[in-house]
Amino acid sequence: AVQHRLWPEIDKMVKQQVAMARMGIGECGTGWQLFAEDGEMKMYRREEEVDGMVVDPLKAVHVVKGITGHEVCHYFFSPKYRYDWETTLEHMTVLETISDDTLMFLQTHKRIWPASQREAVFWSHMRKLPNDQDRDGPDMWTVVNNSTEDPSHPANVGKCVRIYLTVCLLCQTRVHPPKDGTPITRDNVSCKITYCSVVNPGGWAPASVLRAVYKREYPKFLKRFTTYVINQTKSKPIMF
Ligand SMILES: CCCc1ccc(-c2ccc(S(=O)(=O)CCO)cc2)cc1[C@H]1C[C@H]1c1ccccn1
Repeated sequence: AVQHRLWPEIDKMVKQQVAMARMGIGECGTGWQLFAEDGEMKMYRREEEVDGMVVDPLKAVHVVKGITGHEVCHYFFSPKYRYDWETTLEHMTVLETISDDTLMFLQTHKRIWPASQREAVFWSHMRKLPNDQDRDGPDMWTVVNNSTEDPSHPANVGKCVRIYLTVCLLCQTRVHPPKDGTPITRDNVSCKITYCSVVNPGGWAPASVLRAVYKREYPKFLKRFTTYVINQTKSKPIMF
């Protein structure tokens, strides 16, 4: 099949983002602050500014029982579920179906007073990764979202300020087979989730407002999303 024009960028970005997501917080360089904790979920951020704008990188690690990495990535990637769990979303359009595991999105997010409303244009790619550490261990799954230009949707033409985001959701399934050799149930699976994101707000917004919004929104977002996946999958066969 003919390669899509974005494929080289997507492949490079996915490999780069997964390598970074797999590094522990300690290896990721200094300056990570733990700013939210809720049970197994730990959320870290680094305070960084570009041209006076807050672009604080975020890294969250979470372990969720009863779901697999494939299921987490499936519900994160598929547009048909997004309005169910993404509370800050105002509108979402699939601009292009690049392949069955790669889409291009236009999203507008609810306005955060006093900043102006934001929108994002990004490609989203879902991929199963070989578990190169433990060959017979379960595979890893990832979704990477990365802002891109779309000639038919130029930035900052309408009322929305265009943000620039790079997001990596990396999931590692863990299976604890029952001792008595009975079939594996959801009680025997869990998923280690690493969520990394860098959002450049695109236009000026007060640092104090942005940091307060990130502090409030990211823990809520990850908690709500993982709870959504648990509820969507509990009565369905396990998707490995
Ligand atoms: C000024 C920037 C406002 C703002 C715009 C957008 C986003 C955002 C976009 C995409 C994704 S995602 O993980 O790719 C899931 C698909 O939607 C997460 C977050 C975050 C913020 C900031 C407000 C923060 C926030 C954090 C988490 C969830 C929602 N909002």
